[in-house]
Formats: sequence, C-alpha cells, structure tokens
Amino acid sequence: MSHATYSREREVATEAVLRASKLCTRVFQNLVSASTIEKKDKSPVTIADYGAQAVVNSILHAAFPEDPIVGEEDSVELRENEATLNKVVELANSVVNQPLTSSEVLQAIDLGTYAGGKKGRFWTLDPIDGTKGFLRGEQFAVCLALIVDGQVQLGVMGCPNLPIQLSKPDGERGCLLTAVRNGGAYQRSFAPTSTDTQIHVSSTATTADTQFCESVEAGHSSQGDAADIASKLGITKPSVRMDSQCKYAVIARGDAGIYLRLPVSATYEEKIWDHAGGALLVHEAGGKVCDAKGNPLDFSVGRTLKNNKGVIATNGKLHDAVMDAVGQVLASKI
Ligand SMILES: Nc1ncnc2c1ncn2[C@@H]1O[C@H](COP(=O)(O)OS(=O)(=O)O)[C@@H](OP(=O)(O)O)[C@H]1O
Ligand SMILES: [Mg+2]
Ligand SMILES: [Mg+2]
Ligand SMILES: [Mg+2]
Repeated sequence: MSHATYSREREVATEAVLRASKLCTRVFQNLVSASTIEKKDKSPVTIADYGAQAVVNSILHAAFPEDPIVGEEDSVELRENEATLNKVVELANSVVNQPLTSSEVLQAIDLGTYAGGKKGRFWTLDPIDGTKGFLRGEQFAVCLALIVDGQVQLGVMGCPNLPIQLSKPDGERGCLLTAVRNGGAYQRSFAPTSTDTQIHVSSTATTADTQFCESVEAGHSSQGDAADIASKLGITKPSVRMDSQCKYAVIARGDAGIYLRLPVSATYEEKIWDHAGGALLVHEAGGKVCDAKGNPLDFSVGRTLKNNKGVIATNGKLHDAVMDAVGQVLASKI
C-alpha cells in the first residue's frame, strides 16, 4: 500500500527543530550559570521555551500558513515582561534568516493556541520538553509532530545533549530523530553533513535482561508500582533515569527495552506534545506504545490525552509480558 511521505513537511520540521535546538544550546551556554542553578532560577528555560516556540512556529507558518499548531506555551506572561521579551527576540533572531520584530515573536508564539481534535491536520510542539533536564545540562528535547485526522503521521525530535551512542557518553552528542508513519524511524547527528541512519528497537525477548527507562521526576511515574512491576518481570538492573521524550528515543534506538510512565494521579492528563513524536518513533522503530490499560494513545481529543492514563512503550517483543505485570499491579487502581 502506498503511503504519504510528507517529504516537504519533514524537511521544514527538521529545519525548524534544528534551529530551535541551536537556540536552546545557546541559551544554556550564555544564561545558565552556577548561580542560576543555585538560586533555582528558571528564567533561562523560560527564555528558551518562548524563543524555541517562536522559531518553530514562524518557520512552520511561513511554509504551511493554513496549518494550526498546538504548542505548549503562550505569550500571556511574556507580554508583561519587556526585558525577557527583548532577550527572546534577540535569541530568536540569532537563529532565523528573516529577523522578527517583538510583535511578530509574540504572534508566532500565539500561533500555538489551537485546541486540537479529530478533524484535519495540525502540528503539536513542545519547544523544550524536560525543562528540568535542560537546566541541569542533561536531557531535553525539542519535539514537533504532525497529526492528521487524529493520527500522528510525522515526528521530529531534536535532542541536543543525547549521545549518538548511549554507551559512549563522551562521544558525539546531539541527535535529530525522525519518524514518518509507515516510513521507519531514523537518526542523524546535528552536523550539517550528517545523513539519516535507520534505527530499530532492541531485539531482546527476555524481560530480566532489560531495564526500565523512567522520568527523573519520581512524581511523574508511580515508583512503588514500578518496583512491583520490575520484580514480577525479574528485572534487577536499576532504571535508566532521563528527562524528556529522549526516553522514547532511547527505546526506539534499542538502548533500553521498556519506557514506563505509570499514572500518578487521578486528575493529571498527559499533554499531546509530550508524547506524539516520541510514540511514533517507537512505533516506527518496531516497538509498541499504549497506556497503562493497554489502550492506544488517542491524539484526537484535544490538547491532552484525556482518554488515556499513563504510557508504556516497549520494544514489542516484551510488550505482552510487561502489560501482564502492569495489569496485575495496577488492577485495582486504574
Ligand atoms: N504531575 C505530572 N505528571 C506527569 N507529567 C507531568 C506532571 N507535571 C508535568 N508533567 C510533564 O512532564 C514533562 C516532562 O516529563 P519527563 O518525563 O521528562 O519528566 S522529568 O523531566 O523527568 O521531570 C513536562 O514537560 P515540560 O514542561 O515540557 O518539561 C510536563 O508536561
Ligand atoms: Mg513537555
Ligand atoms: Mg515543554
Ligand atoms: Mg512545561
């Protein structure tokens, strides 16, 4: 069966994510210092969040003026703070070809207010996913996905601090991951000459040989339950802890077998921009993604995954065993 290749969308999304990733790295190098970390000053990530959303949205809008965008950020607070706005404009203009005025930056950010839904096509953007990882100099990602009639068709993720090979943490860092539905999942480095290499999930079929990849934030996944699930699966290795959708990248590349994000509260609704691109990457690399009850993630119901609780991604071969253990441990809770 033929399928859409979304080649123009892929090209534009790649350009947008690479430029926004460059902006984030620049912000980290220029604005994050020992003193901002010590004071728990979140202003650098705020500036990078706004700047990255302005850059991606303006590039998308120039290429696809009809496409709505579901973006994490809006300009309400930025409009109240002129000094921050000036920094955001300067940074955005350091990575785009056509300089933007402050009012164009604000407008670009606010292109992201779309409500989502099941009809037609729209983009979803997390300008920085893993804000805490960004501030620590660890993992974060610029995450962009295209959703058409409720289904993710294209995902592009920039991971500036992710080693090309997880086993070589001192080697080259900066990964651009791309997936197109029915077209596979790919990785390249940030180097302009780099080309895509297809990636695949790990082939292990033995749960005891693998380990979980989980959030750094204990509050984003139920820890006692994770330990019970690990023990049912015979997993003894400690979890790989990492911020952001880089967790999906790690599963898609075969560095770990299972991403566990167990429901933490009855009220928290996962956001579509935290999962859309990553979930397609794992699917296209040969893995499986569902919620804690085994239901597919439903990206057609607005800005959140309100029909789902938790997220579980595996290499596919481990999926049934993992879902069995999750079902037993969470039986009375979900
Ligand atoms: N209570 C709760 N439960 C689950 N998820 C939450 C919760 N609160 C926030 N978030 C979202 O988590 C996003 C970051 O997820 P991570 O898995 O990377 O967490 S962490 O980085 O380890 O903290 C983070 O994305 P960013 O804001 O883009 O960083 C949030 O959208
Ligand atoms: Mg996020
Ligand atoms: Mg974010
Ligand atoms: Mg946030």
